[in-house]
Order: sequence, then C-alpha cells, then structure tokens
Amino acid sequence: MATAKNARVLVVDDETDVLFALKMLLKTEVKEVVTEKNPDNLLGLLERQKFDVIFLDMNFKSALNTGNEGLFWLRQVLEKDKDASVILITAYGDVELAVRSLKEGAADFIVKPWHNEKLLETLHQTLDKRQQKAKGNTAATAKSAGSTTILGQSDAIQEVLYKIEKIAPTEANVLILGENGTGKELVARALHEKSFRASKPFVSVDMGALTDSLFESELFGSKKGAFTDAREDRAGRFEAANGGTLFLDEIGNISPAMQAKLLTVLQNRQVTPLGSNTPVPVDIRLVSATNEPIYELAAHNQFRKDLIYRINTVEITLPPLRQRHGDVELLARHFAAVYAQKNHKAAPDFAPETLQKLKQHNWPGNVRELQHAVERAIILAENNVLQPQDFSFSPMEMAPVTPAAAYIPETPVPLSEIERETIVRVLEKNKGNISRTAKELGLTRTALYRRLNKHDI
Ligand SMILES: Nc1ncnc2c1ncn2[C@@H]1O[C@H](COP(=O)(O)OP(=O)(O)OP(=O)(O)O)[C@@H](O)[C@H]1O
Repeated sequence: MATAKNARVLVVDDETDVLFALKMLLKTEVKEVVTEKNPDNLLGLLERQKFDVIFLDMNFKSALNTGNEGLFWLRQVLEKDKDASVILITAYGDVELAVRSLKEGAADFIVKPWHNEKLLETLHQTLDKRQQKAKGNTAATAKSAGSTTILGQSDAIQEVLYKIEKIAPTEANVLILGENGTGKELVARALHEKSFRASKPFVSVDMGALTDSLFESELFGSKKGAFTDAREDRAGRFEAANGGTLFLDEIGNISPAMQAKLLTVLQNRQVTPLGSNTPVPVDIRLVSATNEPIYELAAHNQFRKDLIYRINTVEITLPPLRQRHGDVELLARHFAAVYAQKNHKAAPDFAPETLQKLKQHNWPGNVRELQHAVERAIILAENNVLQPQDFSFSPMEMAPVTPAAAYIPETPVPLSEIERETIVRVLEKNKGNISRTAKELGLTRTALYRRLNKHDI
C-alpha cells in the first residue's frame, strides 16, 4: 500500500491553471502525478492505471450541467472501484453539496482557493486512511473531534465537526442556526481557532442587546465629539476584529434599519465611524448565529434576503439536544467531571435510572440546561452516585418530548403567551433574581432581558 513517496495521484479538472498548480505542488510529494482535463477520459485512465488518490473537480463546465457533475463522476469512479479514494475540489457555494458527497463515498474534499499546506494535509490523511483500511483497522477512519471541545457522538454533531474542519481554514462567511444553548458560540469559536486567523482577535457581539442608537457606535466606532459622551475616538467592534473573526450573535433580532447598515458595511468591507467622513477598511471573517427562524422572517419581509445571502455562504445547523439523546450521557459525564473538580469532589457516577431520566427529558434549554442541571446535582448530591432525585426539572423544563404527547388546550393559546407566563412563573419562584431565572430557563441573561422587554414584564 502506498505511502506518499510511492503514491500515484490523478488530478481531473477542466481548468488548465488548476492542473498546473496541483502538478507543481504534488510532484515533490508523491511518486507520480497524472493530470486530465477531460472527465470523459477518466474511466479509460482508470482501466489502464491504478491511482492511490484522485483529485476530482466538482464543477465541470460540461454538457451535463446539473451542478452535480462532480457527484456524477464520483459515482462512476466508485462503481468501477469501490475502494477508490476521491478528494473533491469544490467552490465555496458547493460546500453543502460536498458534505453530501462524503456520504456518497468521497474520501474528503478541499475548497477552492485552497491553502497548499491544508491540501497536503488532506492528501496525507487520505493516504493514511487508505493504508489503515487495507490493514483492516477501521478505527482510524472514525472522524476525530481534533482539539475542539465540542462533544457529541451523534451523526448530527459528527457532521458539524466535519464541516468545522473543512470550513474553518477558508474565508467563507458562516451562519450558525440552532435553538438557545445548542452550542452556536462554541462552534463560532472553533471556526476561529482552526482558521488562519487564529492568532488574531475573535470579537463577539450580542446583536440582540444593541439598540438602534448604540448600533453604529458599537460596531463602527465613533470620533471624539460625535455625541455627548464621546470624549475620545473609539474603535468599533469591526475594527477591533480586524484580521480576525467577528461573531455576530443573535443576528435574527436586529431591526430593518440595522440590517440595511450592516449590509452596506459587508458589501463595501469598510466602516465609517460615527462623526467621521473617512471610511476605514476592515478585514474580517464573519460568523453569525441566530435562534430565530431566519428564512421564515425573510419570507415575511422581517429579515432582508440580500443580507442572508451575504452572511450564509455556508450554514451549520445545530440540532436541539432532544433530537440527539445519544449525546446526553457523554455530555452529562463530561460536565460531571468538570464540576466535580471545580467543587473539590471526586467525579461522580450516574445511577442507571438517572441516565434514563436524563435521556427522556426534553431539554428545552439544550446543552446549557444540561450543564446547569449537572452542576446543581453535583453541589446538592448526598453521595457519589447521582440519583434521579438529584435532578429536578421545573414545569417548563418538563415540556413533553413529542408533539403527540403534548397538552393541546381546546382554545389554542399563542406560544408567546405561554412563554410570557412561564417566564413570570420562574421569575416569581426565584424572587426576581435574573441570574437564577435565566439559568433555570436555560437562557443567557441577555436573552432573558430581551424576552422581558418583548413581553413588557
Ligand atoms: N457539543 C457540546 N460539547 C460541549 N459543550 C457544549 C456543547 N454544546 C454546548 N456546550 C456548552 O453549552 C453551553 C451553551 O453553549 P453556547 O453558549 O455555545 O450555546 P448558544 O447556542 O450560543 O446559546 P445562545 O443561543 O443562548 O447564545 C456552553 O457552556 C457550551 O460550552
């Protein structure tokens, strides 16, 4: 089986520049590089020669023109040789498609324009996997979570981890979707840490907490004297993130006026501080997140479609915890170890009935709620094996798991009313303490404040 030095590599792409660049790059790494411009010749080539790795373009300008030419040729190659290792070469916009191609049997993919070191890393990993597979060692083919602390064995989280690995070293703008507490910020940080901007700042802005009047000065900065309190020049978050990553959290909550201003800045890649006439160029990689149904908002003209297109070059969706019950035990054990250490206790175990209870719970506050529930249990537990009674859930947390089991009143109550009532109840229970209420509801303090405002509480 081939190591890099005796590997034969085939590159199929209809762009001569790509063929030339890859030949130059790979020829010192591997034994032989064959390039082919016409995919129609691909199968014939495979008849005559064996290749260890095939780099295959996803976007041939061929008569097929289905947008899926790469997938078409991938299937053809795998039909001929089910063990072929195909690395797809794809453009930004096709990353979703490329992720799907992995399920069809592609070994990996790289995004154009690529970074040479990343491409070589992908080549070596593919050759390693091939070697392991030939030795019958399938463990090595399992995807690793790398250095990131995002935990999860479910397919959904594995796919998220895979996407992070692939997308992080690109300049693609990423939109992260998911309910409160599903790990959106964690993913945003992982994207930054694994990017070429890792040594530069990661700047996070909670857009939901910005009022219209604060928006411009916070994001774009202000000049001395621009408003009463502006005693000196202040850089905005865009400038602070220069060279690094700007994370706009809760982007679905911003007003139409803010959306328009943000769009202009993203189009021009420059900001004009309040009170200044001189735009300042900014170099940022944008990662945004929301728990709002942003496409629904766009359909009702509450969110600009052109802004969505700017921010969602690639999308990552984090499923709610109730849809990945398989991850509950892993996360619970992880948080138990963390909080036991923090509280100078030995790491506890979980009684089987406790695990059962946790797996059956609905987790409306997702991973954050689980994290807090475990922390509470560790502090209060009487012994070192956590029992079901160490976990008590509030009525809202006990919301039914399946719609079928849901209580449906005869006269439907609007969801916002239920939300309002629940917040008032938990707030009263905690005697108005915002931190405890937010914790119990599985919300951040900011998210709770926003809801208090929304419901006029
Ligand atoms: N897969 C995971 N593995 C380990 N920890 C996780 C995971 N997902 C979430 N967490 C933890 O759960 C907590 C909530 O995560 P995070 O703040 O990233 O969620 P979020 O989706 O940004 O929430 P919000 O929408 O309320 O801002 C954090 O403490 C985070 O570290």
